[in-house]
Amino acid sequence: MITRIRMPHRHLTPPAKPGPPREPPKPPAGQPQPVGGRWLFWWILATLVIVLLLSRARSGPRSEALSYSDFQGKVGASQVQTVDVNDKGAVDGTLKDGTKFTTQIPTALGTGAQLQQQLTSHHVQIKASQSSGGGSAWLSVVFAFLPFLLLVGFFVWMGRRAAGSMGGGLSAIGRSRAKIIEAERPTTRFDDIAGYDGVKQEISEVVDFLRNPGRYTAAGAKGPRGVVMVGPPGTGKTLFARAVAGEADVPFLSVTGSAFVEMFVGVGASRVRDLFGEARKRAPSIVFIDEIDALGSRRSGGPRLGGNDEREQTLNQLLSEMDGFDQSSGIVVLAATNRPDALDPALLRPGRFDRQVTVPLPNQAERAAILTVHARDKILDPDVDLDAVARATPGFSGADLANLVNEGAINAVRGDRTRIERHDLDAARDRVLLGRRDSSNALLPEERRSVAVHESGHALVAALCEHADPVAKVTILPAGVTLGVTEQLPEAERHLYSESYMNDLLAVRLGGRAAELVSFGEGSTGAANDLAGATQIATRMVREFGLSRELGPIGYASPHQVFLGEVTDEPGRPPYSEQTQRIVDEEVTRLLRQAEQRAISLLRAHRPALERLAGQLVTHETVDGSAVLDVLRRERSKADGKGDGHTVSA
Ligand SMILES: Nc1ncnc2c1ncn2[C@@H]1O[C@H](COP(=O)(O)OP(=O)(O)OP(=O)(O)O)[C@@H](O)[C@H]1O
Ligand SMILES: [Zn+2]
Repeated sequence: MITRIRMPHRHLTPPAKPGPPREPPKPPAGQPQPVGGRWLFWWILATLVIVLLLSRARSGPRSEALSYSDFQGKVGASQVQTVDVNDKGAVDGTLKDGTKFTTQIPTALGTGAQLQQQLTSHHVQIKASQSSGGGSAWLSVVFAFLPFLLLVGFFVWMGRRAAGSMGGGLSAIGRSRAKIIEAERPTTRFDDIAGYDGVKQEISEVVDFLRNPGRYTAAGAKGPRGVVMVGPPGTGKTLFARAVAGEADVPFLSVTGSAFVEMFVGVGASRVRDLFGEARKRAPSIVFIDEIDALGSRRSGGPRLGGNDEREQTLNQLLSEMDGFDQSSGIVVLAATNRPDALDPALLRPGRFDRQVTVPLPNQAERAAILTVHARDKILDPDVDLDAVARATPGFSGADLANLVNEGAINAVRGDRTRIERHDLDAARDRVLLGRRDSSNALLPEERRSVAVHESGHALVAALCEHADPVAKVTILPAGVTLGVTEQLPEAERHLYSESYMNDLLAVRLGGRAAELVSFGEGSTGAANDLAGATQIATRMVREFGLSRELGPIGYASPHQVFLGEVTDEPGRPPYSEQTQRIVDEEVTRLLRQAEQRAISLLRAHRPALERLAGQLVTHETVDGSAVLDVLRRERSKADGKGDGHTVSA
């Protein structure tokens, strides 16, 4: 493989392509419209207006606060027009020049009678009123509660938003309790799932239990409560859950783990409660929680939005719901994850998700079966060989295979056909495998030549190494970050690799760079990925597999726990001395140098074949494995003067 990298001096400022005008995402039809944004806006606006009006009403026009002595002075000077005195002695008044004023009569001094006399003698109009009467009391209550109202409004809004993010038929929960959740009754059956007989058998116990929970209670047996299905994405875990519900003919309530994890403490827990409330109403039933790791991950998971409190509360609620099942109720919780290592151990305790079912990537026979299932309703050309497709798709998940058949059908439609032909599936496979071809990133002519030489190097070394997997295809069509790919396919699926296989693997990996060295006298940045891969293989050979003379039969667990393709860093010191580390480093270097040397000498010895194959790639862009063998055969027949044409080992 050869990959592109971006050096800082190129594409300093990538031209910003104006994307297609984005339409605002439309809410899916049938689902209640998330009215969040506008709702909040009006709420805030209305509140602000009310606050403004109230504060004006309260303070009224500007008025001057006078001391009692000043007030008396003004009365004495006949400047006061009216006073409004309440029973607590608070005075609102008007001066003759129209100015409003307030003051407080010191009632404690018993000034009432004297003041009244003074006022009447100066012809001041007197009014009396009740203190903090109706209107203003109401106002203060409103004022006291305003912040609270605002908050309530905000929470209601968040709640609506959150409810909107919940999946499927459950979107009703949390939005309005009056709205009844539509529990699904899937029609999926085990027959719709190809292969995986082992998984079907393991999980059929759940079906059995759901069909007849009473039988278990009668025998005093505890039925299954929780089953967690573990496997890479797209392997049909959701499909299995639906099939269990379909086979047992019970309602299916499904939700995604991440829908429980919200910003506010308590929201998730109440959703769990609602979910199980619904499940109990419909029991026997199945609750399916996809991506359970989102809510059930180890509590040491580090802080995240909203803190860990929320997730912990949600998780605890889930645990207590599961603990609280009445055995006869007949609710089974199925969960799916592709990161079982991340699950909180509390989830896996007896009585909870105490059963784990592994749903691996399909093997070759299963791939063929899955392809057949998805080709059921399509017309295939007689020369389509699904077994061959299955052989050419190692590492494909069920979802990938379903996608492949569909892409094939789309290709047929493009060709104005209803019948899917072999090349439709080939093209579909390349698309699924390599992503969409990227024609806008066309290579410069000299780059094409480099890529062609590089890939020819991989291909020839692979063809020349006895233990390497045969070459299926070589291409210099760029796709994503890869500029070219040499693809090898094992004759049969391997489960065990010999030392010679590993060494050949290294030579093939380094063959691309070796070809650059042989052909141009220098390497390039394109080999970075190859080098990293080769180094990783060599390191594992030395550290884990005991495949080095110097270190001997010692195996250390991988410092990276590679699980289902996900690499998690495990901090800490390596479990061996610096001395050992030095030997590991030396041995890794030795293996790599040795492999590179082998690749270089192979390619030097077959220089004409290298140039010819590279030339073919430049013209045809893609050649298949037989073309590689042809090139070698022709080279040999030229050298010998006769072609034996069958074996091409060096
Ligand atoms: N064994 C199978 N037989 C037939 N179809 C399959 C099989 N496995 C997967 N598929 C197809 O792949 C699709 C996706 O599978 P599904 O969504 O169940 O995978 P998943 O494991 O739940 O994925 P994720 O982990 O991404 O949620 C299915 O709808 C089905 O079309
Ligand atoms: Zn390469």
